[in-house]
Parts: sequence; structure tokens; C-alpha cells
Amino acid sequence: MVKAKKHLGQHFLKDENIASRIVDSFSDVYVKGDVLEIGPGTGVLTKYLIKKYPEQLHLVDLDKESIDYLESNFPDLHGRIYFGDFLKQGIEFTSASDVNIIGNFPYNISSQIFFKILEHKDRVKCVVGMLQYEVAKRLASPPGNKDYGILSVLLQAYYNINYLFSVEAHVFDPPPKVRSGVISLVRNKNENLDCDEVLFKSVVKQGFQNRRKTLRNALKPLNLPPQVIELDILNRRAETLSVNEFVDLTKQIEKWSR
Ligand SMILES: C[S@@+](CC[C@H](N)C(=O)[O-])C[C@H]1O[C@@H](n2cnc3c(N)ncnc32)[C@H](O)[C@@H]1O
Repeated sequence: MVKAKKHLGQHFLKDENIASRIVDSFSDVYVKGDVLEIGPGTGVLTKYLIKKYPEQLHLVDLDKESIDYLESNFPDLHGRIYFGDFLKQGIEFTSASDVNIIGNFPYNISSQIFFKILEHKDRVKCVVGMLQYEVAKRLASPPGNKDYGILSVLLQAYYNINYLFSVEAHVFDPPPKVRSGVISLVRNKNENLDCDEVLFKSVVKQGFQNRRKTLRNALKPLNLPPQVIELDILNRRAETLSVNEFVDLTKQIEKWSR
């Protein structure tokens, strides 16, 4: 058996019902293409995934001991089990144009995993992942809620996100200190946003930098044009703006910066 390593965020899921429920949730949103499991560990999800996606499944884990274990337990996946770092290599393990991601993610890096997924938003069509409860809630949160933040806006610009169900700590070995939540993301129809995406990102990031401030104050470091500073929307706080309102604000900044 593989020894759980804290620095790799290893908490192995023991509950088979939850494992199969996560894989069923993935099948509900999967349409076509390759399946990449991030952090398979000892393969509790893998054994359900391999039945449904025998030809499409690829695994990546940063733990050599897990990789050796998976190699001997899933010989049919030979050549598709990678010893690698998703944060560095992203989805390079497959060249498919449609890639679908599943995983019980290491909690210490789950936000970074989603920033990495955003870099591949053109190819990543759906994601089902288990992560720390608070982070899962945050990603799926609607505007006007204290959980709504930078990653909620950036991801919701491209994905429809649903919070699916919660998972208690005692179903893991060793149990983590926190509860977990499972979410699904399905790529929406926005190929690109209707605005400068780099500017959009900095407006969102700067807007949430100090979430208690109005946008007029929070966005000062961006040196907004005077016509934009006048806008009523800047009386509001970032956490109240929908994705579309962030897009509109970005368009206004572009228009008056020309
Ligand atoms: C929470 S455990 C989940 C293990 C297994 N899927 C389960 O549900 O029992 C997270 C897994 O992610 C792996 N991992 C940690 N950092 C990683 C990274 N940067 N890239 C790929 N895998 C990573 C760990 O080695 C571990 O196997």
C-alpha cells in the first residue's frame, strides 16, 4: 500500500460509494475526448473511470510510489500513467483537442490547479473535482456573496459551475482537518470574452485586492481614464458585480483609454 505523504496533500478516499458517485457526476457532464485524472493516488476513482473510459483515460501523479502502485494495478493503462506535476505540465500528457479533468485534488494546491485549468480553457471542456469545502463553495458562488472572489469570476467567465455535494473528513485516510466539496465545471459558449481578456483579468484581480473598498478606490492603481471614474458602477464593491458587469466595465476602460 502507498504511504500517505503530507507534503503532497495525500488523503486517500476510503468510501467506495462516494468514489463511484464522483465518477457518475463526471459522466453526467462528459461529452467526448480524453479524460485526465489529476492525483489518482491509489486509484480509488481510477477503478471506476477505467470501466467507463478505457481508451480515453490518462493519469498524472507527483508521487513516484503511487505511480509504481498504479502501474502494477492498472496494466491496461500502460503508457498513459505519468509521473509529473500538473502545475508545471498542465494537460501536456494528451494532445486531444477535448480534455476532461477529474480528481480528488490535493487541497494545498487546489486554487493553483484551477488557475492552470484556465490556461487551457480552450481545450478543457469539463472538470469534476473534490476540494476543500470552502474553496469549492467559493468557485461556485454567485455574486453578492462573501465567498465570491477572483477565481469565481475568472472561472465563471468560461465555465458553468455547480456545487454538487459535501464530503466529511472521516471518509479519508488520513482524515484531513477540513470538510470537502465536489463541484463540476462545464465549458460555456464563450470562446473568448467580448473584451480585452488581459485587462479583464487585472480589473478583476485589482477589484478584489481590497474587497471592502468601492471599485473607484480599489481600481486606483490602474489609473482609470476620467470618463470611467465617473461611472456609477464604481460606487459598488467588486463582490457585487456579475461576470457580464466586469466585462462591460472592462469595455468602458478600453473605450476611454484609446
Ligand atoms: C487528496 S489525494 C487523492 C488521491 C486519490 N485520488 C484518492 O481520492 O484517494 C491527492 C493526490 O494528488 C497528488 N498530487 C499532489 N500534487 C500533485 C501535482 N502537482 N500534480 C499531480 N498530482 C499531484 C498526490 O500525490 C495525491 O495522490
